[in-house]
Amino acid sequence: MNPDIVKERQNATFNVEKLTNILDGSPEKTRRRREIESMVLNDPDFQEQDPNFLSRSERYDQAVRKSAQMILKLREFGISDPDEIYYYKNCVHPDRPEPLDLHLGMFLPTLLNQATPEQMDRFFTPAWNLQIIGTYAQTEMGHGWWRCSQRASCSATTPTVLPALTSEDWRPQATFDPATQEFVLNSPTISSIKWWPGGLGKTSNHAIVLAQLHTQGNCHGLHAFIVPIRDMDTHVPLPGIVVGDIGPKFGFSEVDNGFLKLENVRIPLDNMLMKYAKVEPDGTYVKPPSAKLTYGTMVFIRSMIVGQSALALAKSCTIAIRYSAVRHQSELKPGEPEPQILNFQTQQHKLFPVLATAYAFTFVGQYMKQTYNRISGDIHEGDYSGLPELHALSAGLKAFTTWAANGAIEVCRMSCGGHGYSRSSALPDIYVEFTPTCTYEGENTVMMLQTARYLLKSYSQARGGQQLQGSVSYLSRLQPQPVSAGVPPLNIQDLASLVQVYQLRAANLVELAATSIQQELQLRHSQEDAWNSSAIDLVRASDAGLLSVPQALQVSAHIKELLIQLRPNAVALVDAFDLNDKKLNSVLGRYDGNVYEHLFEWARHSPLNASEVPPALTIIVIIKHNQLIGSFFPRSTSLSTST
Ligand SMILES: CCCCCCCC/C=C\CCCCCCCCCCCCCCCC(=O)SCCNC(=O)CCNC(=O)[C@H](O)C(C)(C)COP(=O)(O)OP(=O)(O)OC[C@H]1O[C@@H](n2cnc3c(N)ncnc32)[C@H](O)[C@@H]1OP(=O)(O)O
Ligand SMILES: Cc1cc2nc3c(=O)[nH]c(=O)nc-3n(C[C@H](O)[C@H](O)[C@H](O)COP(=O)(O)OP(=O)(O)OC[C@H]3O[C@@H](n4cnc5c(N)ncnc54)[C@H](O)[C@@H]3O)c2cc1C
Repeated sequence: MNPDIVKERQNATFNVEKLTNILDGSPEKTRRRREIESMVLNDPDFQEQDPNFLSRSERYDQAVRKSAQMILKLREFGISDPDEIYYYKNCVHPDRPEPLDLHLGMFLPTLLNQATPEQMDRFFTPAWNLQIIGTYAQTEMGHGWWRCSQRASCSATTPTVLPALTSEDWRPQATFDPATQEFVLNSPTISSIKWWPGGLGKTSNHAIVLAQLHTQGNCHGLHAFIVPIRDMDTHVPLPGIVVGDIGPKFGFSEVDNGFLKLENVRIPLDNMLMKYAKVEPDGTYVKPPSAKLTYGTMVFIRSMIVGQSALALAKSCTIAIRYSAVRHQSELKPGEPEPQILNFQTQQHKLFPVLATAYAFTFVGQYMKQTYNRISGDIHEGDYSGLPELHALSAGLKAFTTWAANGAIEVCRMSCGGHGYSRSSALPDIYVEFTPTCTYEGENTVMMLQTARYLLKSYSQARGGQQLQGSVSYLSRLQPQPVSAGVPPLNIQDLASLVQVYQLRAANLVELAATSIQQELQLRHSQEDAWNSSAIDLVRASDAGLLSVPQALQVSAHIKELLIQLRPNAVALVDAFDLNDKKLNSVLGRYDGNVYEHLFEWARHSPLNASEVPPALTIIVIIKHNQLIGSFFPRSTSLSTST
């Protein structure tokens, strides 16, 4: 054990295990988490080659092998609780998305939420047993955006005359044919090819495809269809299905994100997910109680991503803080030993706010999950009243937490200096695997605008005298104040006072956006144009002049004081996240702090070190020995004179 890190733990002033129990929810939950962890981490079937040293195809193959093992083991150990599956999965594929993610995270939940009992038997049971492997195909090459409700522009016919149609018509279509009781699915244009779905490229044999429903000459907007895409025995693509992998990406190397072009693909009537919307055998369309229910799985994953932001931060700051405790640089005072870099105030100022955010997001993630479970329970019982708040909360928190975490991971990486750039630190991987959360499940700006839409509606209800409940109740309580009204009193030591100032700031920002829309409306005469011209106000949380200069100075002094208070407990606070070394997989973030010897050992595994003279270099050796030169260049231009 590195002596610096031992000293850090000796100096801690609280019981780490107790804090771990609080983070997990209870001592029993900690025990069970560790039990699952050791099932995976000590299982030889899950041993792997370091993916850093593998090609993309090898990474995919290794991930598929481990995922298949995972399914067998989950069955063997009888693990069926979604939380436990999720945890098990995260130990099998630490930090890395994998080919079955969409099957587990979106295909199965969409069936649970939108399939009829008959469809549950036909699809969910075989999918649970992994006979059916599914994905969720919403995004197209030309559009990530869909409308959840029917629009006048949605054409009933296959587009032939361009000017009469809008972009809505150039989307995948599912047209009901009553003669055969089938839907006919088509991708009418290149841009309507499904693009991005995880596991689509090679792994899945079914896809939930989102397409425009056409029946009896009418278009009814976006609906979900279960489309078999590969033969269940041979895994060969079925007729009319053009499918494949979209190629290498920034990260997601283990995942076969794919494309799907539908060419007159016929599926039976009862392959449309019909728990809510229905099509009768004669083609009659039965409306769902809410068109927004089609988007339920996205709300589920958005809620889950909030917790993923916390985990990414916990990992990143564990690595950076442990490393900063064992790394020494630059004498502070001449002649004295070099200090741990964690003693530099600037290093603390980079890392301690990340640590605090990791804790805050952990609790926000738990709150988001509870809220999702409560409101989706109500929806299951037929009460849809909580849906707008759930949508606004999950969209806004997904965007806010992923943006914050995305920046903070980079702060952690850079705070490790050069070694943070090495893949051995794990920080580059954490970043590339996490950063698409800002984009997928709804691009963050678009999600913020959805939340803003809800806030503006709530604001106008509050101004109309309604007493609002839940997360927007502050809009009823607080009167937004113009900047000229002065600075509100603030006690920065008092959390309640801080919350009140945040609420006032939020109310002011909503008011600002509402005013901007009203002003733009006078100029532009269209609600949509006024909305777009106010979009920056809607999204950006500006400073709003809420703190006076003396208050801002007070905050700054208080932050410095807090850095000093936190310093002795920094390592213990990251230890409390209880991230097992094998799961963290970072040379810099090792629990024992023995960084340098392991950094050296890791480098020796680099494939470039497999031979002392890599084959490509033999050409240089030959050139050096002047053997080739003569055949390509006249003697007078020879490059080498040394031999
Ligand atoms: C569920 C139970 C779970 C049990 C599971 C059991 C089995 C599993 C076992 C274990 C689980 C193990 C887990 C494994 C974990 C795996 C990890 C998973 C990793 C996942 C990797 C993810 C990869 C990414 C996948 C994707 O990206 S899928 C594609 C996502 N695409 C999007 O998000 C597109 C974003 N676009 C939109 O959402 C919409 O286009 C839009 C932007 C909202 C615009 O839509 P529209 O034009 O219709 O909107 P408006 O006109 O603006 O609005 C109309 C009104 O509707 C409201 N609205 C919009 N959306 C919603 C919604 N979702 N809900 C409610 N209301 C909504 C909107 O506010 C408007 O309201 P109004 O009142 O103002 O009219
Ligand atoms: C790693 C990864 C995995 C994915 N997996 C899946 C999957 O399994 N299944 C699936 O269906 N999809 C998947 N996707 C696709 C993903 O859901 C979309 O990329 C995402 O919804 C964003 O849509 P887009 O790419 O069309 O972005 P765009 O909407 O084109 O966004 C581009 C820019 O335009 C801006 N913009 C767009 N609309 C507006 C607006 N109304 N107002 C203001 N600004 C706007 C955005 O803010 C952004 O800056 C995946 C994507 C990635 C990166």
